[in-house]
Amino acid sequence: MNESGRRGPNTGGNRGDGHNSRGARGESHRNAQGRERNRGPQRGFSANAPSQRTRRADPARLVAFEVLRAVASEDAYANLVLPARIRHHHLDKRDAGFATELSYGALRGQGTYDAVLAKCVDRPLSKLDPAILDALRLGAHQLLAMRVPAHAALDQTVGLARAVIGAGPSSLINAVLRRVSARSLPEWLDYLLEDESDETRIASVRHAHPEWIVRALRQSLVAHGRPANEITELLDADNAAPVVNLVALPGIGNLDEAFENGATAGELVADSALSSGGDLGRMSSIREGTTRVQDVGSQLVARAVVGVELGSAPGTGEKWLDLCAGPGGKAALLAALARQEGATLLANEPAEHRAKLVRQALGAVPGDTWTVRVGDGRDVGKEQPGTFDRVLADVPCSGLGALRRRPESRWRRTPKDLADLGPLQRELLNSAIDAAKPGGVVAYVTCSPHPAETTAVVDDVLRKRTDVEQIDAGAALDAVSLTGSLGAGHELTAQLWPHVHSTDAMFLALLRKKP
Ligand SMILES: C[S@@+](CC[C@H](N)C(=O)[O-])C[C@H]1O[C@@H](n2cnc3c(N)ncnc32)[C@H](O)[C@@H]1O
Repeated sequence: MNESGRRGPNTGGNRGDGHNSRGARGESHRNAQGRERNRGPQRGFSANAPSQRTRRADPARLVAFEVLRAVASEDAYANLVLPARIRHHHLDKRDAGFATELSYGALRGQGTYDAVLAKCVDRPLSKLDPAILDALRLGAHQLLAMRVPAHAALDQTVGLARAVIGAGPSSLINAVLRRVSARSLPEWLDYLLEDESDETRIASVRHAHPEWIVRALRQSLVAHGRPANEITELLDADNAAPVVNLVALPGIGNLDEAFENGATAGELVADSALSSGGDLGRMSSIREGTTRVQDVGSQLVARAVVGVELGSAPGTGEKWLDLCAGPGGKAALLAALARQEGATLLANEPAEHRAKLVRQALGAVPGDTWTVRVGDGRDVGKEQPGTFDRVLADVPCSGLGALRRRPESRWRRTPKDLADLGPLQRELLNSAIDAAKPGGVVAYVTCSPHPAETTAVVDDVLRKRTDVEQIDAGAALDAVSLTGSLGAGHELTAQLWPHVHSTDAMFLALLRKKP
């Protein structure tokens, strides 16, 4: 019998009897979305003591745990570790979906879950073994945000802890997660915030973002002409799993295979599609690189640089430069467009391992169209002044506009990152302008909306130079979009938003070098 006096769903079943999430015949208990089927009352628990319950780790939960451990102890990126762990443990599609939802959700929601856990643990969370804390976060996400029955979340998390951390902590984990399960997430939030009046703190706990990022994003909305009260929608958009966007390289690939596999046509930009999910590697067009995964915001800004009218005579063989090219997403699209336009592309990247990724990304485009330079972008302006018709400076930035894609990054970033990157961003923009031909166009791009890395950089550089003028980036984006009215422009710059455009929050400024 469980705590509520009903027969616990695990008695006599596979849960809690030492087996993992697969049944006796090895069948998964997850549905097609990778969610665990509800096999009993939501708040029922196993009657067994922790020591008598599941001893083996469910492979999907083990993968999620390994991802959280690698992120916390090795500074790893979840989006790189997760696929490797899924392959290592041979997870099927359903278990892979469950492991993805569990690891990404626990990482994104960490701030909220830690606030809940702090009320359920009798010591500061910083005093817990980090592995125990990660197991608790996984348990909290299952209990509060996934449709996993409470008994399964509890048994399986305790089983995971027994298998990978040791028998000792299982009682603690069991007791803490029982306390967590006493309230739903809305009830926890009401309880945690009942005496709180500070709006930033409330948004931080409710939407699982550090307070400084809530403030930074609110400031960013206002700086780009949007109302501050959109912050809630923006934070929510950061917490939603983004749809995977595809691009067929113009003149090289097509989307036929993607559509055959359930993708739907993109509505904002040509040659794009929204993937239906699943293993994209099964498509030959993806394996060959003629169709690529790329955020629609990135597609739009790359096309906007190409769309600017320069008045060059047709067939004059324009020279294009991608100053910060790694890992090569925009370079691949630019190179395909360059080939169509009779132009050539120099893709620059200082990090050798990232330059290799650029070469791979460019692999589907004939090699007479592009060259990769491995070096500091700050030197290109000095070494090749006045050379390029179109220059993209997609500079290193805080990534505050792509938080939805990198579940751990919001907890890793600090305000210092903004300050540290500022000088490099200014030097790269100056180098880009130096490298541009008179009459040429320079695009300054970030995947951050923060004014310190967007408008402040452009304004500072423009203030000190007399050889460039700003042109209307919002109009340039509209001109290459399928809708013709993205509404991204504000005072000559343009800012895309996850909650408005379903893209990363890409910033674009366009500068024309005076003839
Ligand atoms: C935002 S990413 C570029 C993304 C790329 N354009 C794409 O679409 O895939 C910034 C890149 O700038 C590179 N970078 C860092 N320092 C640089 C420098 N001094 N000069 C040029 N690139 C630099 C980083 O290694 C990183 O690959």
